[in-house]
Amino acid sequence: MSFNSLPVIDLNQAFDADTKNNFMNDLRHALVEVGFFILINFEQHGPSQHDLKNIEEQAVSFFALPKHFKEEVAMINSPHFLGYTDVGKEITSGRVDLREQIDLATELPAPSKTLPLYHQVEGPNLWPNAEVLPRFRPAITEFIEKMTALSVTMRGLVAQAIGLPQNGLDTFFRENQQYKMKLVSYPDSQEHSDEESANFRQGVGAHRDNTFMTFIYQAIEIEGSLQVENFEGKWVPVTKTPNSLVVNVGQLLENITNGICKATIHRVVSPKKGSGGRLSIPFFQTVDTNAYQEKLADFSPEVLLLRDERDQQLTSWGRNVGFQFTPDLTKTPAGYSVFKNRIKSHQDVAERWYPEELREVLAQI
Ligand SMILES: O=C(O)CCC(=O)C(=O)O
Ligand SMILES: [Fe+2]
Repeated sequence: MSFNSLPVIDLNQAFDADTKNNFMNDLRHALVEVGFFILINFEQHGPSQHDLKNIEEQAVSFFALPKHFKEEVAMINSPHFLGYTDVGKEITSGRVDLREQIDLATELPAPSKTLPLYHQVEGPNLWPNAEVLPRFRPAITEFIEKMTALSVTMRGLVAQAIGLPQNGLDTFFRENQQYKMKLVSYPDSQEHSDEESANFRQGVGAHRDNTFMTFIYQAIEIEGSLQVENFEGKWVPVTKTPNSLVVNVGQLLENITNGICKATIHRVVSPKKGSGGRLSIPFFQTVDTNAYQEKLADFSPEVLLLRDERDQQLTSWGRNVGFQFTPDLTKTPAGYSVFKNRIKSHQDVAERWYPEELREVLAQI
């Protein structure tokens, strides 16, 4: 039997000696058997509810701007795949996504051109005009700082939950690496009939994230829109939980843990006609673009057994997902597959900055 709802993980429990054991068991179950969970009581270790309201306000103001202000920061102007993407420009699972978004990140200078090309997945942001949105950059900067802190706390807990020392996953991260985030607006699907909907309303198509973990703040939540595929191929809607973040395992964590943690497939179905649209703010916990894995960590036989028993139960999981470049850190550094997936998703940007690499990617998918 696969899961039919997402587990709720209460972060407070990790810091109380009476509940810590329970917390670790619940987190291990979520990482291995589901690949997704709903995180509550995170505020002392990350953004407060006030910070989240603040970021939501900035997101609403950004999307409400006249088109030309958004086009000034269009991703096509960034060799680092940062900036604004209009509805219909991104491709997932072979089809166009019905969402509008801006990709943002920890502010870093452009990497040297002498480095291997995949280093260009990091670089400076394109900031919207500060005279028009004066509080945007400070709010984003603060949000990234607080989410980074939360994600660092979580990586120590994840390590312990799967039987490693607290610092057991730290070598995959570096001090000044670039964490990523997005503001994403999913317009109401007014122009489509309900009959078309099952096939047509792709907010974002089925995919696995190319991250360590992803933390999603559903600022304007539409029930049933965010869906997770269980291991029998059934779509499970994420249920509303006040003051929560939805957290999922990405392919880098799956790879680093030799498949123990599961990078679960998910998608967003466009919000129903008349629902007013959905606003989501995912934070992507990336790893060091240079991270290699010479040798896998020594996992205990008990944890490896959990993985193997789970894998025996996978039946039609993965049927709905199109081609993605999967990381293999024993062969190529982490940034390599991230770069290729960015090219695949944002082909207009790649055409401008990396035309040769785009041809290679298109030949592989
Ligand atoms: O919009 C969301 O809540 C999730 C989006 C997502 O899965 C992604 O951008 O990777
Ligand atoms: Fe995702």
